[in-house]
Amino acid sequence: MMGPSLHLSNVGVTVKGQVLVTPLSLQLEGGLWHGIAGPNGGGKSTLLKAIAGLHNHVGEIALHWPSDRGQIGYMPQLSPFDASLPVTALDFLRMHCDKQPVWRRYRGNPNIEQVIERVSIKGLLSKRLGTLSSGERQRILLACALVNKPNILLLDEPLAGVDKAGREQIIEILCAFKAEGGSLIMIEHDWQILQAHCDTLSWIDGGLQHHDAPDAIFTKINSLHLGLRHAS
Ligand SMILES: Nc1ncnc2c1ncn2[C@@H]1O[C@H](COP(=O)(O)OP(=O)(O)OP(=O)(O)O)[C@@H](O)[C@H]1O
Repeated sequence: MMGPSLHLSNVGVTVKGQVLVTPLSLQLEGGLWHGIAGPNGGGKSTLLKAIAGLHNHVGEIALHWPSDRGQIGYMPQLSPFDASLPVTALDFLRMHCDKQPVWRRYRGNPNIEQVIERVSIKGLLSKRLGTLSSGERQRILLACALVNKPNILLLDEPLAGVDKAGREQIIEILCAFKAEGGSLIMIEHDWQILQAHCDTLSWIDGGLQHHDAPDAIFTKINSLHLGLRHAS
């Protein structure tokens, strides 16, 4: 499995006349772990959704696959599920594999068994989605992103709401995904995680402000903040 590279040219998002992401161009190499960071409301999730094909955009988004076209795994930002929804974690996972409604016709899928093992979610499968804790929800969302054996993962704050042990487990899974050749694009706020694991970092604030190694951007942002503090 080799992950694709991603080329964005003049990609921007405008909703009802409001510019959420000003057009930006970016080349992200395959098989690497690319971080996206920036202030709240800066347009990171909007950009990731555009890359995932879930948001209208201008410009061109191109995935260059090393061989045959592979799969894309998308993990959305953590949000609550309706507790009254009669859907278990297992139903939800199955929905990601089967185009048919799961209650009409479910064909066994060996990928499901593998991902349940990989993300350690066996004990959660019969629980209703709305009753899961935030850390448990994240593991189900990660399982859904992984279940179709993607070559590229698009992750919107995969560690949000997860405790220390859970974070370590998720990071381990993502490291293994990269070691197998997969490409990762991950929104994350934690500098320690970005600096320890990401090969590149894109700083998004209404558009692309910086793109470099995480350490270089950390230094730039810090000196900018110190400069602002001295100036005030
Ligand atoms: N569909 C939409 N229609 C109108 N405005 C939107 C829409 N989606 C997002 N926005 C607005 O666009 C801005 C960017 O939102 P986005 O969620 O992309 O930011 P973000 O950088 O991911 O923020 P955070 O770090 O808080 O998750 C916000 O001001 C948000 O309210």
